Amino acid sequence: MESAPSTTQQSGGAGGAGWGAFLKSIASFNGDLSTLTAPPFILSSTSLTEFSSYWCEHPSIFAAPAQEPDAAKRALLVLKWFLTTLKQQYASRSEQYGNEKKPLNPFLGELFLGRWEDDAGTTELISEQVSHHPPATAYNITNLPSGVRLEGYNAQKASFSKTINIKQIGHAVLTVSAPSAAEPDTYLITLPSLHIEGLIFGSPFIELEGSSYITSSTGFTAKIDYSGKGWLSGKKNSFTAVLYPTGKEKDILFNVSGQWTKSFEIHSGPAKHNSKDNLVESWNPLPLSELIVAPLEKQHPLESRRAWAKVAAAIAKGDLDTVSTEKGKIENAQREMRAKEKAEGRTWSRRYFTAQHDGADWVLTKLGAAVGLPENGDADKTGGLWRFDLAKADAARRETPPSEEEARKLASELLGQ
Ligand SMILES: CC(C)CCC[C@@H](C)[C@H]1CC[C@H]2[C@@H]3CC=C4C[C@@H](O)CC[C@]4(C)[C@H]3CC[C@]12C
Repeated sequence: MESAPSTTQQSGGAGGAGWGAFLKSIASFNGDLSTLTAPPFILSSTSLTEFSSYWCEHPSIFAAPAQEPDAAKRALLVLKWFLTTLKQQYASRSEQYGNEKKPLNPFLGELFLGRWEDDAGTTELISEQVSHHPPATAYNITNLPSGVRLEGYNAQKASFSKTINIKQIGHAVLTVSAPSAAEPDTYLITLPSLHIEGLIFGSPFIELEGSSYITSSTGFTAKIDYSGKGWLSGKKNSFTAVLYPTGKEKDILFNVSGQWTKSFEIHSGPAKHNSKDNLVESWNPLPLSELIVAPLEKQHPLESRRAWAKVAAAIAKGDLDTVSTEKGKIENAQREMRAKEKAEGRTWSRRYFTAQHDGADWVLTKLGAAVGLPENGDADKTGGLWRFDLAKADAARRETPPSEEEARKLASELLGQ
């Protein structure tokens, strides 16, 4: 007989049995997060390809740097935008559901497409699973009126020591064309490490740790230091950030401090001078702009929500048998597809992104060293150094959407549906 730990807090209400077993499986796991079998309340029906949208839930803040004539202030606006994305990226699931969840593990070629329509005009999102072993997601986000564009890719490397620790592999590149600047600015952005807290209480949530950087072609670098409860400030989700001319870390132009889930303050100069007088801005979270996603029947068969619809419905019902059969169909069809490709000597062609050859990426060659990124973009750990391919995107845009008949064929061949 199972004796469910009655003290375990259950945020999804799916019963207490299984959490202890889950903790045991974590303690001995091999680093591949997708192999963890989690209890129902921890299962999310959202795939990791959707997470790319967290980069832009305030399109007007994303686009703002394009309006700023001064290069140092532009770098500050980029830092501000980056900081405002953290709450969505790392705390939105636990705020919404009461605990972090285990997202769906995307299949190769999975797409998540959408756009925002608001004060900032139209902003387009393209997200694609560009690698399955190791799992890596690439994205491109463009604000059409300003031309501000973010592209990047990421993978995770997990390890277990006291809890689940995750190092993010990959980076993002932001391009900003300011009217006053001779050429567009390029910002190279690294991603913070994180770990899971609250595991033993059955209510996992994310804390960020270590440092991440943003360095620019205009000669500025921002360093962000993350800390949690029990560290310097004592509060969870804390950070301090400084912006300085690249290479002159002591020459602080601006400093930012606060909590990435709540509010933060930007001051000019180093933190020791902080007062009302050098306060530049106080940030408090703003309402989000809602991403518009096509209705399921209008989506391409490889679009995330359409492809996972049956799995998502089964998760919502708590019907784990159906979850596993429906997941299994996708996994088997994908395995067969890979075997077929191998036999025919071809590889899956990514719809929007192309892997670059070693040393071929000028952003990493020029800016990588300042933030500790290798010239190959860690391609060995992300299945390639992925860059948005405009020609492919144009071709995808011109393509006529598959007919009902073709869509059914694709779903059957690629997803086993
Ligand atoms: C909830 C626990 C018990 C299970 C572990 C789930 C793991 C797979 C989840 C929990 C939190 C998740 C991370 C949350 C936020 C981001 C930021 C996004 O830009 C890239 C993916 C990334 C980095 C996620 C990767 C997968 C992740 C690490």
